Amino acid sequence: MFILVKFSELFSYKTGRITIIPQSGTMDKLYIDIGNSFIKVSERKEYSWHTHLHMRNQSALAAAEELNRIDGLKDVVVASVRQDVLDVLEANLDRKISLTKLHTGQIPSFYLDYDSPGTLGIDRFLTCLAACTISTGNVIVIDTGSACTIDMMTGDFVYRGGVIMPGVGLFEETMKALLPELPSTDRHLPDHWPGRTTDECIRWGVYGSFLHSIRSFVDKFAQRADGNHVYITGGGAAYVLEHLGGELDLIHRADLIFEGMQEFESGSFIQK
Ligand SMILES: Nc1ncnc2c1ncn2[C@@H]1O[C@H](COP(=O)(O)OP(=O)(O)OP(=O)(O)O)[C@@H](O)[C@H]1O
Ligand SMILES: CC(C)(CO)[C@@H](O)C(=O)NCCC(=O)O
Ligand SMILES: [K+]
Repeated sequence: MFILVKFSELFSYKTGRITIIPQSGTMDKLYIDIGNSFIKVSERKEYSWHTHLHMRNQSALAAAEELNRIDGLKDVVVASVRQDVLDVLEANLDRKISLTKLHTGQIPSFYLDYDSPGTLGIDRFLTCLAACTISTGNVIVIDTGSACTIDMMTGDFVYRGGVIMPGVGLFEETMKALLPELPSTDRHLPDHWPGRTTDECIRWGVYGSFLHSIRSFVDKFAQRADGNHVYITGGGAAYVLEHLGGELDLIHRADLIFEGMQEFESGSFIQK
């Protein structure tokens, strides 16, 4: 029997970490998603995923130390889009914890309809793989975090590529940095067109651009193939759902990356 440790999920967006309150439970295997800005550590429960840690990438050393403190932790599976952060984690993780790294080099080339497979982000393949495993037919996956990717996988588990664009936060930050005289606004779209105040025009330009881009890329995929299931995941999913949920039939899965990691690890898509 391993000592079981569970943590609560009181995530602070400011510090980028959750308050950890150990409870009782068992935890011998954990899955880690290293995104562009955050490290997320989750555990597979019977029918769901439980997030144990959510920390900024700058805290990779602290994340490793946190993991080292977990009694009975044997296996860690990681998918990363940040080699530098993965290096810090790996260098500081106890040797007794086995680390399995998922990377695009492990994907048989049949499943990659992508002309630069050597530089494909593993997160894009994994979220598509998870969606494709859940649905029958083609899937489109919107993964919106620091970056926003919109990708397609056809029902035969072949990844077809898509779009890499800035996440909504990057749209905001670029405006602030390069057009500093403009005021900041809230994230809602005006209820009429066109904008007739500075505030409305900015809201159309910043948030309208972000949301309309997503909408039009999904439509562009739909022109290529129909009957697609459209999934949404990532830290900014709630915002997109709130604004596009009425127009697009979006399936929200917060843990798509982790579901994809587990599916990838099992390798069962390869036989399908
Ligand atoms: N409470 C929130 N308020 C505002 N924005 C949020 C909130 N939660 C998440 N976000 C948005 O999500 C982003 C973080 O996304 P995510 O949790 O997917 O991490 P990430 O490491 O940036 O992921 P990715 O690698 O997919 O870009 C933030 O940069 C922000 O744009
Ligand atoms: C696009 C991001 C940043 C999204 O997290 C990541 O998947 C990545 O670093 N990709 C590498 C470029 C590519 O996917 O072709
Ligand atoms: K993303």
